[in-house]
Amino acid sequence: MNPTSSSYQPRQSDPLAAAGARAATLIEALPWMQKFAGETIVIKYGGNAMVDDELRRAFAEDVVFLRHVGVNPVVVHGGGPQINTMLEAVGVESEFRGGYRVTTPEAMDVVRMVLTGQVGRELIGLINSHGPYAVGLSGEDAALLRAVRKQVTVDGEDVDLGLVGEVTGVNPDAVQDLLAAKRIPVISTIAPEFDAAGRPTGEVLNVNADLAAAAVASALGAAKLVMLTDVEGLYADWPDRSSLISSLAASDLKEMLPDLQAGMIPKMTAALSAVEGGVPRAHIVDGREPHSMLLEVVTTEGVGTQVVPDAEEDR
Ligand SMILES: Nc1ncnc2c1ncn2[C@@H]1O[C@H](COP(=O)(O)OP(=O)(O)O)[C@@H](O)[C@H]1O
Ligand SMILES: CC(=O)N[C@@H](CCC(=O)OP(=O)(O)O)C(=O)O
Repeated sequence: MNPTSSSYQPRQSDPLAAAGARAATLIEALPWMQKFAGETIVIKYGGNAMVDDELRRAFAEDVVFLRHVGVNPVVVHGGGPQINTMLEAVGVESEFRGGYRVTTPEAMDVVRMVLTGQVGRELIGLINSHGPYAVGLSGEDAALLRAVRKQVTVDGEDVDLGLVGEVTGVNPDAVQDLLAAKRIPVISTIAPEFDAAGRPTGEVLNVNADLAAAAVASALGAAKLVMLTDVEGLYADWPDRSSLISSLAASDLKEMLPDLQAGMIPKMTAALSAVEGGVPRAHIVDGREPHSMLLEVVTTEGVGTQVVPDAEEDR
């Protein structure tokens, strides 16, 4: 199926034109609702896109809307700025290298507490103000995530990130159980560590939420990964605002990756790995715009930047 925009055009002279235009907005969504009914969509909600109450409420409405039109939304959330605030409050220093937080054992305690105990709980509360939908999961629950220590090289130098993980496995059983029960899983990205022999070490690791969302989306066979952030999408020539990319193929993104900076490194690596992992579309959308996520899923034009498999650059 290839949904196109609705052919319904209200006559402007008609006294009912205004009502017709409103109906056209709804009807535009119809083919997209049909396309995604019964499909899983993984939504990565970044900490920078949670900055005010109105945005958080709009996000919760969008997620519940999708659930009510038959989509299976799965929320994977970050919380970088919220972790920063708590680290400052308790006087623990942390820095980012190559887009990842260098995570000491003290910082790890804060990361786990803030993501699972604070940010996740707030999102669950907002979603559940509409009904009994959201259930929180950490990557630790039901062995959802497995990780090994992440290795990174920044400017040619190996950097020790401490307790930072790279997801090596996803057991989506618990998520699927929740989806079968029509619940909305809300996942925080803490992952148990496994050693080279595949045994749990007993430690938990801090995993970048974009990369965790991509791994979850691939494991679930999601139809889309949508990542909400604090920028309109990917800029070819950051920060030149005229260089926003609306669509790019996986191989073009691969070429761009070495030149990306800071938070865009894990985000675009995640988009690429989702598409390479079988997810047909990965999107970066501006979470500062209320309802940007819903507009991306149920309108024809879409918003932000999409990454598609090679030789498939039309939506
Ligand atoms: N090429 C680029 N295009 C868009 N944003 C970029 C680019 N390079 C760096 N950035 C920065 O990356 C930020 C998004 O990453 P990050 O702050 O980690 O997001 P989040 O917290 O939502 O995961 C943007 O706010 C922008 O400052
Ligand atoms: C290893 C690493 O950097 N982990 C991230 C996890 C949270 C996250 O990814 O949050 P955003 O999506 O809001 O950026 C961190 O500690 O900030």
